[in-house]
Amino acid sequence: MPKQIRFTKMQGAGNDFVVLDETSHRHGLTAEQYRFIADRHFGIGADQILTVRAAPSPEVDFEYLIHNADGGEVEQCGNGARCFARFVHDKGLTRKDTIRVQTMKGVITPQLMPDGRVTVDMGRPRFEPDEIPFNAENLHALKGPTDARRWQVPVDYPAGSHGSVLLTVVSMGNPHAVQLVDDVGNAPVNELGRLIEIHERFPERVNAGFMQIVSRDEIKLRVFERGVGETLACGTGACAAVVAGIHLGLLDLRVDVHTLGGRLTIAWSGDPRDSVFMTGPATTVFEGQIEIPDKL
Ligand SMILES: N[C@H](CCC[C@H](N)C(=O)O)C(=O)O
Repeated sequence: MPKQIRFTKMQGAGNDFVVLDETSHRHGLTAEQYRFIADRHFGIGADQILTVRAAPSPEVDFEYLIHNADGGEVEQCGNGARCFARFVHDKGLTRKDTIRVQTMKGVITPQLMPDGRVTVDMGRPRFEPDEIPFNAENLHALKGPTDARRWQVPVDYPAGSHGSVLLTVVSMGNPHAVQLVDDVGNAPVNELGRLIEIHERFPERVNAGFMQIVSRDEIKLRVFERGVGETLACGTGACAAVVAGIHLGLLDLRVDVHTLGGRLTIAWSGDPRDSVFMTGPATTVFEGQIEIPDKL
């Protein structure tokens, strides 16, 4: 039986989402049906689908699930967290401005700010290979000025050539591999990003970030997202890039991140025990209803 589903289309710095309200009724969607919704020709079109559910425990206000455009469920989404907060507030599902929400990999806390932007406590970053996950066996790690490590990862290019990339691997709940580039405009985001995303050293695949340092408090960033491809912005990618830059001694503790879709601001103390804070926009674009076929 096809499902008639109401949805809200949103975007945060150009990273776009379909938001589904399952606080009172669950749609029971399959990975194929999430893929259909995200499809920019046969469905609505989105980088991710965000599903809002009632709190699973008294410690939080809501739960929210994240599915990439390829239909796979993932642990974390930074731009999505801001849009989630805007959605539950504007729909009257909460009167709180600071909202605790359970995601697959922990609790995050978005806060609606008076200027219309949203600040999210994204939790602490993790660097150990098994926390990414990343198979670092027999790899050479270059030590940075702190205990920062960059890993020289061999890559085989489609044209048959071989090379290696110097990656800082960081988990924000979801996996990120960040590399420094001189000019994001010329970075091989699609060719190399695709190779890194599915690299055998990342058993859960990975988001591939390309960071250009503009100054100690400003970077440009492009991200080839796991399960999507290049997006106009990646919130957890911005967190991972700034954390990598601070960890390597290249950035100050509050950084403006210029993405293709807009500006995000990331702050971190530099202490791995401390949370990363991300601030950015969250915009509702339109509301709608769609019929989801049951056979796809
Ligand atoms: N593609 C990511 C999930 C969405 C992250 C991104 N949209 C963000 O704003 O953090 C992953 O597979 O881990």
